[in-house]
Amino acid sequence: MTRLLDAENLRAAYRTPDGRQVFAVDGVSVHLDEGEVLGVAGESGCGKSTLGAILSLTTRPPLHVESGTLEIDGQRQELGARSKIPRTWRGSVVSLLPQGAMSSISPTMRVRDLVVDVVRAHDRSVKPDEALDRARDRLRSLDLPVRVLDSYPHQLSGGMKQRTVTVISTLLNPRLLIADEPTSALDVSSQKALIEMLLHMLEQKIMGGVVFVTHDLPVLRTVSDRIAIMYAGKIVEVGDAASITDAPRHPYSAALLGAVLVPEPRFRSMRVNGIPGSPPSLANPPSGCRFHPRCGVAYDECATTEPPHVGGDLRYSACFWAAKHPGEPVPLAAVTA
Ligand SMILES: Nc1ncnc2c1ncn2[C@@H]1O[C@H](COP(=O)(O)OP(=O)(O)OP(=O)(O)O)[C@@H](O)[C@H]1O
Repeated sequence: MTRLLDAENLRAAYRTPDGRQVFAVDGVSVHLDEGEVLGVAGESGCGKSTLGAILSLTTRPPLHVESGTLEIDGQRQELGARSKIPRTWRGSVVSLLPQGAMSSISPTMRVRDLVVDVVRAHDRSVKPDEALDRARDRLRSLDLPVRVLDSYPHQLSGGMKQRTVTVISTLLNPRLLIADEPTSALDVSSQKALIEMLLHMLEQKIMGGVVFVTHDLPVLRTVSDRIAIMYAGKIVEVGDAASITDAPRHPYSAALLGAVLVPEPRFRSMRVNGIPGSPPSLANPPSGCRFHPRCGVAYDECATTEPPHVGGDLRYSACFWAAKHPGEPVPLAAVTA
């Protein structure tokens, strides 16, 4: 497998009007191989969209990236206040497929105007007709109707709007696509159509890899090769989709999956009605492991010490319990605290 993305130690904070810093992504590393979809899951407010903004180089105040590195195809960029990211990276190396297609297309522009704007924003030498030819070819290759180019956004269905935004976000063949809740506003058949289209685009090598952010675990299980589970600004577990959903090695992953998914064989005998307690405020997160106040198998050290990463870059659990129980999935006691 060829490595596409190594993002290391990402840290970003929202600066609040009263001068505080809320670290919504705190020491997060993300790795992706060529051709992979990495799903990012977690409860609302855990920092998923913030991570997507950092990876797609679309952060803006009050969010500030404090530190981290982004390496794509071996090209490395330091992130932070003094970083100088080449303009060509946005859109052509990394691209964002934003949340809610409705809001990302201006109602007064036709789709064709947007296509021309997006392509020429990255390369002024491309003539409008060339940009439109490129869009027509892409639409045809994905079996989408070319007439969408002449439409206004309100004339398209929600599903077609989101597929169109996806085509526009990837016209420059980005190496990495960050898809932030792309299916959340869609009905089930439009979700399926969008996911099939994304996977087809990946096969066609229109993009090199996808980071797919959503709170929707059933969708994530369908689309992802690997899944990262986020909690309170940190990734607590990463692994291939089947091992995360069938044999989680972090108590939070198990609780989240048990609460949301149709129970897997291990969980079939029980139904977890939500996770006890509520996520912490990121303005003042708990010490040690941030999940320890809600965890059913926490040790004393979990309250005081940052948990170790047990495993390698592509499959690990940040957990003292996992360190003491090599290879074991977490017990049901962990999710019934
Ligand atoms: N403008 C802001 N000022 C201060 N804190 C913020 C701001 N925007 C977001 N946050 C904080 O950052 C945290 C992460 O937000 P983010 O939107 O990345 O979470 P998320 O997991 O994507 O949630 P959701 O699924 O609801 O979109 C939130 O807990 C919130 O407290």
